Amino acid sequence: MESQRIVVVGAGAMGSMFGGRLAEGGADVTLVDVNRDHIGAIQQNGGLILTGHGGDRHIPIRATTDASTITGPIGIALFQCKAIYNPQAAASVRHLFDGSGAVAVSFQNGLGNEEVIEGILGKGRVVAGLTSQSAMMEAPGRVRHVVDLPTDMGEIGGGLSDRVTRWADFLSRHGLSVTASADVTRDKWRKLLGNIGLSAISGATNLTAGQIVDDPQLRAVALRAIDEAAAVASASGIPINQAEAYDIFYQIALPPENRQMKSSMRRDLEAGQHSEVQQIYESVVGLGERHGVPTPTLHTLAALIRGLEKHFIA
Ligand SMILES: NC(=O)C1=CN([C@@H]2O[C@H](COP(=O)(O)OP(=O)(O)OC[C@H]3O[C@@H](n4cnc5c(N)ncnc54)[C@H](OP(=O)(O)O)[C@@H]3O)[C@@H](O)[C@H]2O)C=CC1
Ligand SMILES: CC(C)(CO)C(=O)C(=O)O
Repeated sequence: MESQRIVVVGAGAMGSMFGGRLAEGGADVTLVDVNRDHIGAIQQNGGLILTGHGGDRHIPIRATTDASTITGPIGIALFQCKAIYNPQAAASVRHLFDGSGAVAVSFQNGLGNEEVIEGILGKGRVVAGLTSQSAMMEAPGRVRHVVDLPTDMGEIGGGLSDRVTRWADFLSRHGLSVTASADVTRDKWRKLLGNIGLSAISGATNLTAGQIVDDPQLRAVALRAIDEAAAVASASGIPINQAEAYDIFYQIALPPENRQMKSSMRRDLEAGQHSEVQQIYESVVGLGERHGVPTPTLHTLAALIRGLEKHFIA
């Protein structure tokens, strides 16, 4: 590993939580985020306030709104902005990749994120990731770690590479438990099924994961959406049977901390922000069309979120 310096690109809820835990674990971390209030509060407070899992604490950490002020070498960039901002975010840190061995990893939800980042940083620069952790912003400079669940990273083409094994080990030794996955595409689909079941229904109804699971009609819609997405995954060469698919959904929805959570898609809408409906739903609808798999429920959920975006975004 040439450099062990970490840059977190997009340091909102998840990026701050990841970066904060790594800084707390002794890693050299810089947060970069365009949100001036949040970064300003971290700078003013001399660090990030992390609450929730692990207890409330103050973590000294470097943070900037201007990625161009970060100089190399860096070892890894964790992409944690919302996926729709990946083009600008990747362009802002591209100078850190020119002529270096740095690697980028996206732990974002949905499909297609690595390809977009790779299109800007260059082929072979990006590894894929996923996380079942959850976090939310409480206030500028203050982030809540809601629940501690697994995080994985792996090569886009599959197999275990040295760089993935070394980074998963490094991150894990510095406070962020990450598993090196030999089949990250399959793992990403598994996480996606959890989002497919919860994100849009919570987004449209303003209900929590627990309320959705407890409501027979909403649970039925969630499971139908998951069935359709699992059929698309299988048609794309990633067989996921119904029992496995439902199991993933319940593993994400049922931990007591997550039962209380609304989806980040709901929080995006309320914040007047574009959601990740393209990465989480429309990408699967598109793949379904390509493989001749009907996805009426996914299509309907995506259309509802698009309608809500029109309502919420000025
Ligand atoms: N929150 C959660 O529990 C989970 C989230 N995820 C995934 O993690 C990712 C991040 O989600 P989350 O942390 O909730 O999102 P947040 O909106 O809390 O944080 C994203 C941050 O990125 C900033 N940003 C936007 N554009 C750029 C840019 N060009 N450069 C740098 N920063 C930028 C945003 O600023 P601004 O606010 O000004 O737009 C915001 O502060 C998403 O892909 C989500 O799907 C995965 C699992 C769980
Ligand atoms: C925690 C979970 C699974 C809820 O949908 C999520 O990934 C999100 O909110 O984006």
